[in-house]
Amino acid sequence: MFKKKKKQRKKKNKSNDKTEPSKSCYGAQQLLHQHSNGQLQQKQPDDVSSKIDGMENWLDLRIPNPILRCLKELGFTNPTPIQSRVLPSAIEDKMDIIGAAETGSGKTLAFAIPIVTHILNLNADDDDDDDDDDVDTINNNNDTDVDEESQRDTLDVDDINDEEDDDDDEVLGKMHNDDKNDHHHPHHYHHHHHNKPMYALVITPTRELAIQIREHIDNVTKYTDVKCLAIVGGMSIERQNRLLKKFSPQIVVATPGRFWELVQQKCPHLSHVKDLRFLVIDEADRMIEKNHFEELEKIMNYINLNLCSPLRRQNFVFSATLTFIHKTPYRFDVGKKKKMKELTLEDKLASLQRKLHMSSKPEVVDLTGGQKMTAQKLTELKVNCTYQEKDLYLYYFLKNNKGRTLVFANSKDCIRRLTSLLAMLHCKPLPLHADMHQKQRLKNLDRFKENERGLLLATDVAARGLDIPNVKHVIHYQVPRTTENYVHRSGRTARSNTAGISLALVCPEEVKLFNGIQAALKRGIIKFFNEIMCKWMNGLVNE
Ligand SMILES: Nc1ncnc2c1ncn2[C@@H]1O[C@H](COP(=O)(O)OP(=O)(O)OP(=O)(O)O)[C@@H](O)[C@H]1O
Repeated sequence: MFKKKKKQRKKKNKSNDKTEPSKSCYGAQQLLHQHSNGQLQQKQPDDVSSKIDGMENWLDLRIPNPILRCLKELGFTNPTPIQSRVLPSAIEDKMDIIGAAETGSGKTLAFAIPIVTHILNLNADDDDDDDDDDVDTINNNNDTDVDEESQRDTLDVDDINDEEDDDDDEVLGKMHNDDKNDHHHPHHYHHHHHNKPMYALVITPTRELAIQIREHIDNVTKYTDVKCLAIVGGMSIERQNRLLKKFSPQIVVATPGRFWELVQQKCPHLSHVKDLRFLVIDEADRMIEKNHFEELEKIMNYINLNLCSPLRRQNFVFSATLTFIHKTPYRFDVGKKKKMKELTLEDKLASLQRKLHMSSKPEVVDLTGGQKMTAQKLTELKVNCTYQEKDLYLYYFLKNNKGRTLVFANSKDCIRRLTSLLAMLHCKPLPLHADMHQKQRLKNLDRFKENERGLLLATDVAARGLDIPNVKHVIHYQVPRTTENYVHRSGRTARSNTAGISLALVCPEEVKLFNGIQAALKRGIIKFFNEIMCKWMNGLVNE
């Protein structure tokens, strides 16, 4: 009885911890626990990131060693600028973050590292609580609590003889191999096996992006027991429900529609969402646009049913175009008429905060330098041509530029037509659009990643966030409808400080739209490319 009260007091204290900046980002308990597993030599929180050779540049960011070890293996010896700016406020001060930085600049780990750090901390506290619980159990065998109930669920599910294809699960999360992995990682950080609550939710606009973020998070949790699962539409909801029950992932990365469906089905693990500690809205400017926002709003209202929820939740809101202000008809204010009024940055951020029910004053980290949101090493080109000539220019470009290429168009029909055409021309195109089966979408993306000369033809479903190494060229077969889409499409190349080319094919009907994009970006970026094309075409004619 006494122990129970102590536990309640502890929980109450924890519920307020969001408002109090944490001095120790990685609790002493955690360090002691690791030490007892022979993993860390040091016990002082101040030494948290001091003992891994070559990782000195992360030293002041107070990152736990299990994460640092992963970063070292990834070859990430320096934090990127957005990471350097976000991590101290997010880890040390537990502040809400609104982050904007160019495409491909490492925003994913800027939220993933703080979240995993805090969860390690919470787990260490929980283990402390569990030690108390063990005593409780010995003293009072009739004391059935919620944890036990969910433990029973897990056992039931474990007993199911699962004969379905495991590949789907692999895409959503690695934890179904958890037991095997434990044996293979000598440094794996062990906890007692029991259900953990869902502490973090990452919401993204597309399924592929959710899966990719899950992979990036897995990359930094390898030596911890923090589990992450992707929950996306287009794949079996029953299996996702079962995986959630079975593995109780502490981090869930989800597309809003499927997440809401599972909440409505009363998936037990997702009931934790009302006690959520960390919420990430990735590609936030897209997420609060019409269509997406309707589902996001339902999720937000549900989360906030628990009035304490906004208080103890740390929010992360990211995009390359988040702080971008321009004068075109503005799609930001959902449900209202399009208006030409130019918002200030403050207006935009205030609206965002309101929509996302962010409680505290966030730290705004804007590294987009006013206007340039695309990567520094991106070369932007355009060709003026008729609509009919686009196929010719596209084919020319593909024949003369061998690297991995991503072609964007505005409609699925256009992608279908281009796929047939380029297949006939032996260019081996891989389509990607929303009408395709999810399995095929993922397969095509994988094939594209594997082939240095791969050619992906996609709608804007692939415009945001996808981190495919070494995409040399992005071609806008049609001019995108918004400046943001231009920035995100172009951002699929020239990532992580590499060089890349973005080429726009602009027909007379699109000139106005394209000029609008150039004006909004406030740069005379686009060099003419026609001359080279003309030479080549003359060459063709003369051959
Ligand atoms: N500290 C680091 N050092 C080197 N590479 C890093 C570092 N952090 C992240 N990366 C790598 O940089 C690439 C781009 O990162 P990420 O996908 O997070 O970009 P992003 O800013 O979210 O881009 P976008 O705006 O297009 O979504 C990834 O391959 C990631 O693994």
